[in-house]
Amino acid sequence: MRVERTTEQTVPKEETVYTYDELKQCSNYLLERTQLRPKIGIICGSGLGGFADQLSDQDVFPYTDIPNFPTSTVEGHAGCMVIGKLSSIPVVCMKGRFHHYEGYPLWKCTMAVRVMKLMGVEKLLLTNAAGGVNSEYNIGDIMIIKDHMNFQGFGGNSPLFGVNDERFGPRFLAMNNAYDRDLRKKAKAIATEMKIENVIREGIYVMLGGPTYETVAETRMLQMLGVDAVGMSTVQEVIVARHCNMKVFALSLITNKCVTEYENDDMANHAEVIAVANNRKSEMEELSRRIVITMNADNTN
Ligand SMILES: O=P(O)(O)O[C@@H]1C[C@H](O)[C@@H](CO)O1
Ligand code: HPA
Repeated sequence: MRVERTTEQTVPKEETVYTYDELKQCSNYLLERTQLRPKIGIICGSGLGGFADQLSDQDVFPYTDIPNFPTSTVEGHAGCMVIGKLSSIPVVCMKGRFHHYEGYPLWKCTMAVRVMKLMGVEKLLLTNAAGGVNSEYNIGDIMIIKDHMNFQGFGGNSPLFGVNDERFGPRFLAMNNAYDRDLRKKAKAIATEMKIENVIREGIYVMLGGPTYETVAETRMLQMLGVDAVGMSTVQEVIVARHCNMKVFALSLITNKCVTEYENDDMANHAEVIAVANNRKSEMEELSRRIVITMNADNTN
């Protein structure tokens, strides 16, 4: 039996990674309750879940109803799986993701990626809210993620820890071209068509554990390392998606500029993150919609 962490309750010591059969139970639950067979999955970042509301012919599944599912506890992450059509294309959309800082181990944060794979998903679009580390970035910029730095991995933590199940993917995994080169190129062309190229960036994302935002010293270190944006998600989901051979594309919305001066009293806060996400909603949603159409037209794997 799986028990979620609450303030009164701790995760039992014997808790182990999900088995193939447990994840299959989740995918069967969803497939038995929808007529749609999505090949594209979407994970929405903080305040960006409104994208799911654009889907037609929706079947909505609260995480609390799906067997073995964790729950979303963060504001701006509604906590349901929405299966529907986006411009006639069947998609499955996580309206709310799981973060490590909520108390979930990385393998648990990423379980829905494997559930999507078992449903037949081949391509994954992810969005997140992130802080701008690159001093040239502005609030409201949209960064196409070119690559990431896996700080959890450096620290000896990975969603792929434990016995490897070859039905999902290989024990050892190459991570170059994790963020598909061709999709990134096409996304830039789409942004130009949309006339939003002035807010489009392409850069390096790093996920820190959170829930604290960065200190001045940490931001300066990230700048020295060549990081462009910092957040608290996405990297582990991308690792699991690549492990099961999904094609990946990801966008960071820059919701705040990370502070690099000790005299600067600007305080990062989640209300601002959600507000900026709300202001950039229409550009993020339209760009994402067009990328889904491009993903759908692409038959290579
Ligand atoms: O789920 P994402 O990565 O979009 O959420 C970011 C990181 C934290 O969860 C939160 C901080 O404001 O927003
Ligand atoms: N740091 C980490 N995560 C974030 C930030 C940030 O500045 N903004 C939104 N998510």
